Formats: sequence, structure tokens, C-alpha cells
Amino acid sequence: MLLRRVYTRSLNSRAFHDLRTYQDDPRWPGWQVIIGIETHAQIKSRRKLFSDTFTPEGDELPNTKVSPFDAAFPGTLPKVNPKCVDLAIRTALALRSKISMRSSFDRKHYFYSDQPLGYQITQQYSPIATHGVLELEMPRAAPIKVRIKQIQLEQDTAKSTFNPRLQKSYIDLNRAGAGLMEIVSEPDLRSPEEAGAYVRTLQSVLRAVGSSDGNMEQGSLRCDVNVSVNRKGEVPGTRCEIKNLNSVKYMMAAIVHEIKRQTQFLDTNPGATVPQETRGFNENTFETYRLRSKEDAPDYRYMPDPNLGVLVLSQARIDDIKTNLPSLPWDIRSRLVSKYPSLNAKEKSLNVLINVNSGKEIGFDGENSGGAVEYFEELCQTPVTGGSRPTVRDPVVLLNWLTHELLGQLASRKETFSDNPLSASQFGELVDLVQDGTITGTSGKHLLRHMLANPSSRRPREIATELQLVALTSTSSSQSTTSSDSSVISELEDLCRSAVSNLPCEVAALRAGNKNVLNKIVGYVMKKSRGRADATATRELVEKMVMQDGCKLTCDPVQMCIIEYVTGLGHLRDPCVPIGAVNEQRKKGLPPPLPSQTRLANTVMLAGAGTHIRNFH
Ligand SMILES: Nc1ncnc2c1ncn2[C@@H]1O[C@H](COP(=O)(O)OP(=O)(O)OP(=O)(O)O)[C@@H](O)[C@H]1O
Ligand SMILES: [Mg+2]
Ligand SMILES: [Mg+2]
Repeated sequence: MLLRRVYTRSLNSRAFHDLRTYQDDPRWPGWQVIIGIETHAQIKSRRKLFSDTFTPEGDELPNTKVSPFDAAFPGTLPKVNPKCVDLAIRTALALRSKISMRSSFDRKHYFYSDQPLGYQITQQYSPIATHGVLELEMPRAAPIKVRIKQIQLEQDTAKSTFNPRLQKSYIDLNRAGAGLMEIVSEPDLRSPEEAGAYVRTLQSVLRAVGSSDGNMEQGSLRCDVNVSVNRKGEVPGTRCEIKNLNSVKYMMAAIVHEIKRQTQFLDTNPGATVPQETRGFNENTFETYRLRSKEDAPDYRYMPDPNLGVLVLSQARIDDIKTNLPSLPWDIRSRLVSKYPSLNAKEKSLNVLINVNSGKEIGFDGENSGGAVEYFEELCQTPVTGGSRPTVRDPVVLLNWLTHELLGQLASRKETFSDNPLSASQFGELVDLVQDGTITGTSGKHLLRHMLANPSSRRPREIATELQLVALTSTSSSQSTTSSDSSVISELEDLCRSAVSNLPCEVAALRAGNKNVLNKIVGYVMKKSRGRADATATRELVEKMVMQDGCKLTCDPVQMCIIEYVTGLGHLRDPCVPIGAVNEQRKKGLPPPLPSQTRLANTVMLAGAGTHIRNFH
């Protein structure tokens, strides 16, 4: 009976074109662009959709994670994995969809070597969820609501690789039968940028609920993009579908090329419609190319899968999943911003934190502890370490250290947040040491590197002392008691004194009023102190030492001019030397020529005795 049911394709043709007001785009004036995206997300379930074989993680040998059912042995039967269903329900709830209490599976027939069964089991006609919404935050524009047409469960295919040298195709069945969710949007997107924002937002939702890695580079998220164009006020054009895009960048480039191709076609063929095609994208030329036309489109001969009954869900199961649904990115963001208003200006870093929290390397079957947001909140809630009175930590400083330094250093160690060996209390203390001036920012980074490489439960202050990272500072600029003891002060003074005597030209230029060279002198001290010197204290000390003789020119202006000239500081603008002559020497790798005595004398005369040399420049 069921087998005889005839299925017809039905495209949801709600009047989407009048949902959004037309906005002219200067890149293609007079044209409206309509985009709808089909996303295939690998479900992060420990086992496959219809067999109890483990889902491959990507690093196993080919054909080692295959059950007889995945290899389509006759007589084997599918059995729905409830974990995949639960994760699809989580996704549906996060996308505010209507969950179907009864859904069913169809066979979509096509014959290809990566499809051992000869058909894919999917939910084309009675999907697990429909009528969802995904809201996109757009920079400098109102948020956009994208309707989700449906979410369907389906099987992944095997992987085929072609060896052109041997002219052979290899099939790896590991991926065959792994669980996928196809998330189909309504055609509510109007530009490549909106399409990019849609995929990124969807990724963050999938990661937040733990239903998929959403990783395009590794193939756990793949997109088919449908694009059509129409002239302002006209009905939507025919869509072309660009298959299998594996990065947001390529997807946006494919859309741009497709818009240009379709508008050009309509301009040069008045009255014609764009032929409906399935297209591919060439990652080298950034162009789309024809794969097949509507006429050659396969007839999938959909039919209900007779081996799988109706998938019936209970309200209690849905309610239970809803109660335990992890926080969604936008809820986390608004909670953090309302708690710590200064974070409002740190949108990018907040996004990084929230994305990490959702965990790129999320656990199987939705076991996602995430934890980055929790870690951050613990940092913020703990008062500054060691103070006599409890002082509140600055959330902006903590967020910067967490997203830039901690995550950056973990990434350079090829590790992720879940590998972080520092407790919130250790990391917080490290930031406190930098904030109170006990160690410099550079030393803080060094200390962090050391603590990541040598995990222990030791306190950062103890390690900093052991590694001799305590900042070199002066009494006047020091805020911390520990760092202002006489030994560190005299060490800084010694370093500054040595800089002053080792950099005579820079010192002379500084005396002449060229404040820019101060950075060079401070840099010298920094280097010699291995980043321990406090920059402000060093600046103050150097200036004091250099200016001890007074800021006015004490030496002969001619001599000063030569010093400035020889050091190359500002010689390009030195009226003593013609620029052509300087460049000529430069090309030969030689120092600039000395000015003639007469020119020099004129220049010095122009400067006037006692005037700072910088006045020339
Ligand atoms: N005029 C249009 N312009 C751009 N996109 C459109 C237009 N009409 C529909 N779409 C989009 O095309 C997509 C159609 O996807 P759907 O899965 O329903 O069908 P399909 O592409 O025919 O099937 P398959 O899953 O086999 O690829 C949807 O994302 C929809 O929003
Ligand atoms: Mg589809
Ligand atoms: Mg499609």
C-alpha cells in the first residue's frame, strides 16, 4: 500500500518575494537577488543513523567503520538511532521550529558508487521539523528573520576518491550511513553577505546545542546555494543551485559570480528566463560551472522506506530536551552584556568566547560541557588576587586576555580550550599580576606560555618570581609593593644608564627634541631586560637621565646637525643634503653623502644658535 503512494515534488511557494522590501545594491543596480540555502550538517552522534557502528572521526583507516547495513548487505535492516533524533530535536527547538510528532523516511534513488544502497534514506516529504526561524544580526542594519522551511534526517554517503594516475576510484564506506540533518531555508536571503551571516549563525547554533561540529573545512557542514535574480518589481527568477560549497568564502564568491552570470544572461537575452541548472564552483577561477540542466535532472523515484515505520515522538521527550537545551549564543551574549555592560563594545571578542564555549570540538551525543563562558564568569566574579580590600576585576581586560592570549597560545600549540590546563583561579591571578604592574604584559605572555607548557597547580606569582619575571620599575611609577624593592629599581637604572651610554646618537637626537627616538631607547632596555622593564618607568628614567643637562642644545649646532645626519634620523628632510643624492647612495647600499661645508653652514645659520634642530624638519 505504502509503496504505491505517489510522491510529487512540491516547492514551498509562499509569497517570499514580498516579505522583504526591495533594496537596491550598487553592485547590481535594478536587480533583486533571492537566495535560499540547503545545509547538510553531520550529526555529532556517537553512532550512525540506522546502524550501531561508530561514526568516523576522520582519522581512521578506510572501511574500518562499516556495518553490514552500511555496506548494503542483503537482508540487513535499518534501526533509527534515538540520539540522532534527540539532536535533531535540539536543533529544531533552537531554530524555533514546529516539531512533527509523526515523521517518516523516504528513499531517494540515485546510482553512484558512493551510495551502496542505491538510494539515500531521507525525510523529504514528512520531515522531523518545519516552519522554523533563524534571526541574523547584521552590522549597521536591522536583524533579518530567515524562515527555515524544514529540518530532515538523512544518511550521509560514502567517500569516493579518484586517482587520475591509476585511473581508479576508491570507495571508503566509513562515512556511509552517518547521520545528517538537512536544514532548508526559505528563499529569504538577499545578498552574499546575508548568506554568509546565515551560515555563520547557523554554525554557532549547531555548536551551541551540540548537534554538529558545523565545521565546513572538515566537511561536517556543506551547503547547496540556490540563487535567482529578477528585475525590481518583477516575479522571482528561476533558481540555479550551486552544489557542495565547503567554505563561507567560497559560498559568497559563488553567489557573486552567479548573480553576474544570471544578470548578464538576462541583459543579453531579453524576454528569456535563466535556464534552471545545477552548478558546481571552481575554487581556482571563483566561477560556477554547469553540472546538469533541469532536463537532465535525475528522477529520484521517491518512495517511503518500507523498512522504517513512522517516527513517533512524545511530548514528554520534546519537553525534556527543551528543559535541558544549552543556552543559545544570543542568550549568552545578552546575559553577559547585561551583567557586564562594558562588554557591549567588545562584540568580536564576545563572539569568539561564545563560539569557543559552544566548542568546535563538541562531544558526541550532545555531551558538550563547553565551559569557556563559565570560566570567563568565574574570572569576573573573583576579586583581584592578594589585594587588601576586594577589588573587582575588569571584564574587558579579562576578555582580551582570554580570547587573544589564552586562546591564541593554545591555538599555536594546536590545542583547544578544552586542553587548557590553567584553572580560572591561576589564569585570573596571572592577569592580576600584569594589571597591578608586578609583571609586564610581555612577561605575562611569557608566564602564560610557561604555564601552558608545564601544567601544575602552582601559583603564577611563585612561578613569576622563580622565572625572574618580576617587573623592573621605579618607585614613582610602581603600584605594587613587591616590585619596587631597591634591587629591581637599581637594575632598571643600570639598564637605562647602559642604554644611554650605548646609544649616543639616539641620546643626542633626543636632546635635540626628537622624542620619537625615545621608543628606540626604551626598546633597547626592554630587550636587555627580556621584557621585564616597565615601559612607563623606563621612559621616565631615560628622559630624566638624558635631560639632566637640560633640554636646550648644549653642544655646537653644527655638531648636532652632523649627529642627526649621521644617525640617519630625519636626513631625508635635511635641507643640507639633496634628496636625489641620498637616494643614489641608498641604492648602492652606502650611507647618505655628507653635506658640503657651505650648505651645512647655511643650514646652521638658518637654524640659529640655540634653536632645536628639529625646527628644520
Ligand atoms: N526563486 C528562488 N531563488 C532562490 N532560491 C530559491 C528560489 N525558490 C526556492 N529557493 C530555495 O531553493 C531551495 C530548495 O531546496 P529543497 O531541498 O526544497 O529542494 P531541491 O533543491 O529541489 O531538493 P534537493 O534536496 O534534492 O536538492 C530552498 O532553500 C529554497 O529556499
Ligand atoms: Mg534539499
Ligand atoms: Mg537542492
